[in-house]
Amino acid sequence: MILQARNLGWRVGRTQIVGGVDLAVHEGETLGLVGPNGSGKSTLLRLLSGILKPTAGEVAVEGQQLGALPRRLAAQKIAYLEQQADTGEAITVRDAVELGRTPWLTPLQPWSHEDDRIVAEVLADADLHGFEKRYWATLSGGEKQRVHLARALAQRPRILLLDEPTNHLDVRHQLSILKLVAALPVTSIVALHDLNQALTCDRVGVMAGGRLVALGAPEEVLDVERIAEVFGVRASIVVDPADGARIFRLDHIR
Ligand SMILES: Nc1ncnc2c1ncn2[C@@H]1O[C@H](COP(=O)(O)OP(=O)(O)OP(=O)(O)O)[C@@H](O)[C@H]1O
Repeated sequence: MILQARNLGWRVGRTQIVGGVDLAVHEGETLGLVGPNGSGKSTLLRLLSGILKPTAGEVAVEGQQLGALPRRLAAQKIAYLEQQADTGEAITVRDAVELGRTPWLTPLQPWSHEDDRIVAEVLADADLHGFEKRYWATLSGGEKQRVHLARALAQRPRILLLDEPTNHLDVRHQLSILKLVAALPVTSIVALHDLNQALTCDRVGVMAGGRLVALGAPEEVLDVERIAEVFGVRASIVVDPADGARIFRLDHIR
């Protein structure tokens, strides 16, 4: 297991925000995390990233306790893309993406051609060609989102934690980014609101009330009864006759 959470929890005062999460993530898989607003997806990702210290349980990365890893080493292993990350700094797109290389640089191993190559590659992956010299503050929401993704990819992590990476993106970029993440030789956990996007993941975890209430193959976990129970909506499954793909149609429960 590349990432493992045992009885993971986080509380503020007496309020339990996330509790009792047991999760074993397989190397190379793309795990989708779905759940209603406030169900604890972001908090769980923050706990798995090490940004938030658990108040119960533990996280292990490649068998090592995350809390005991030096920050630099943790940042070489895990990249975390926050939901509404922003920066007030007057930096360019290229500066922002280059920051992703920070965990790998030392006085003995300064910036090299290899770092230039990686930055060029991730700028292309995130479809940011021609944006390198633009200032962050001048970008649209979707362009900023793609810069954040490029920065996370430049980190060349073993594990990529993405909090709603598609929420500002147009349809083409939503599709290309999810496809890119699935094709990368990296383990990814992706919080998503679109249940049809979740269907394309290797496995899906469902959060409700701070608990991981289901985990497994998308078609097993996202069944009509669970969607009604967790999201309070009626789902019907439509099959595309062209290729047999399943698509959710969602409506209010009357
Ligand atoms: N520092 C905090 N103090 C108090 N409550 C908090 C704190 N951080 C998070 N919460 C609460 O914990 C719950 C879970 O929040 P979280 O952001 O993890 O949910 P989420 O599933 O990511 O939601 P969304 O889909 O809206 O992004 C929410 O009700 C939120 O208000």
